[in-house]
Amino acid sequence: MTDAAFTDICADPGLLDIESARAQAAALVGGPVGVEELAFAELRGRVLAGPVASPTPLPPFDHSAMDGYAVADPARLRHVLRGRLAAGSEGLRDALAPGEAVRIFTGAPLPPGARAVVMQERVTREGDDITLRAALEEGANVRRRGEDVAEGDVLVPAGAAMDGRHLAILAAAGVSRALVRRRVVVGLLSTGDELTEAGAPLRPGRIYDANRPMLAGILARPAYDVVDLGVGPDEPEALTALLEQAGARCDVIVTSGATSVGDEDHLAGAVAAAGGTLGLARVAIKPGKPIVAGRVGRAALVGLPGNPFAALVGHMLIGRVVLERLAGVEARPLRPLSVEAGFAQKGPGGRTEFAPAVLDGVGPGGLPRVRKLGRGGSARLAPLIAAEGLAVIPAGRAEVREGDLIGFLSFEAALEV
Ligand SMILES: Nc1nc2c(c(=O)[nH]1)N[C@H]1C(S)=C(S)[C@@H](COP(=O)(O)OP(=O)(O)OC[C@H]3O[C@@H](n4cnc5c(N)ncnc54)[C@H](O)[C@@H]3O)O[C@H]1N2
Ligand code: MOO
Repeated sequence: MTDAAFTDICADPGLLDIESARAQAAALVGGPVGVEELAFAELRGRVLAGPVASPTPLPPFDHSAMDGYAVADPARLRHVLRGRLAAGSEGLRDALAPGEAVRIFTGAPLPPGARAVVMQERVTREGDDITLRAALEEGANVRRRGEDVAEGDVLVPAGAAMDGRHLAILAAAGVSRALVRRRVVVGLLSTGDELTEAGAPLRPGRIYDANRPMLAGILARPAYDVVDLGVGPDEPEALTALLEQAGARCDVIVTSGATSVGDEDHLAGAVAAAGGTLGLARVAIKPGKPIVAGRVGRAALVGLPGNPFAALVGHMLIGRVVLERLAGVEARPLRPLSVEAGFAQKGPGGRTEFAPAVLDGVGPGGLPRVRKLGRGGSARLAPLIAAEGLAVIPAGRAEVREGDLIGFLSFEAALEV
């Protein structure tokens, strides 16, 4: 699926298309949070504030890529053994002469004068006499100093959230400290008089809060410092006071509920009363349409819809842009995988539809096939449990037939950092 699929002009002129909403959400954030220097052991999951250049070439010295024999003359078949080098040894001081070989193991430094290594399976050895079955190419089975990374090369660029790959290259180059973005302080607030904390008894008409635990789980990452702001009531003054306090201590406040048009949906009014503004409201996505975003105090604000699946979709598509920009993460376009629909349905109208789904083999067109789970609905959580991601049905389609090209956003790709 191309990016163009996301910029479809939606039928409802009051709804923003997804790419415009993402751009507006990013624009609400002035820039990333400040920086701090951390020791290597603390870098996992943190976001680099600047590029890290290599203090050393990698590999740091020429060495053998195989267990075998290093030889001075690759064109020659017969050699006489002159020593032994294992990984970790300091190497030989005197250069090999033509006709000489050294027993060598993978990772051991190449002796001076050696021009190739032969694998031990390819030689016949009798005492100290080595005979190759065939001549070697110059440089065979030798890893050269700096062939992976030259001294001064950028090992990891700014904006990378460090996973095992980044830690491996930094460790290999002996980098012991790095400048990273400080943790983004994320305040999580649920709104609604019906909400009850997990563990407390449930009174009639009440439900347990699912959104705060969901978002806290998604944001339990080293780049974020999640602050639990609890449940805000459906009461304008109290909500205003909560937002004012949170706006002074958080980098971003993520709320859920109270975004829609009902008499009890007080978020927009409370944001205004707290001196804040909303710069984005109502996006052409299904579910998640009533999402809003803006600023309160020094914090950015993302107001997700109350229905849990709508809140999840709103976070994946829009909220995440705000959080990642604050975290200093390299901006990534939303790029669903191109897949074939393993189902048929009527089109989603003016809103791009997102539905819990799994990848299910390969379709007749040769692309992965996607199967929707459950019967949909923005309040349903059960289909998410078996889902691997979201089927993406672009706005404007009249219908979806089996085999049609649609999109798939994996949870793995859409929820990281
Ligand atoms: N007349 C209209 N009504 C609604 C519209 C509309 O356009 N016109 N939009 C609907 C859509 S779409 C959605 S989505 C919801 C969003 O509403 P709110 O963001 O105002 O959310 P609430 O009304 O507070 O709650 C909706 C629903 O979700 C439950 N909820 C809320 N928070 C939580 C939570 N933390 N954990 C679990 N469940 C939660 C809440 O009890 C409600 O059932 O509005 C539609 N209405
Ligand atoms: O946007 Mo609502 O999320 O359709 O249920």
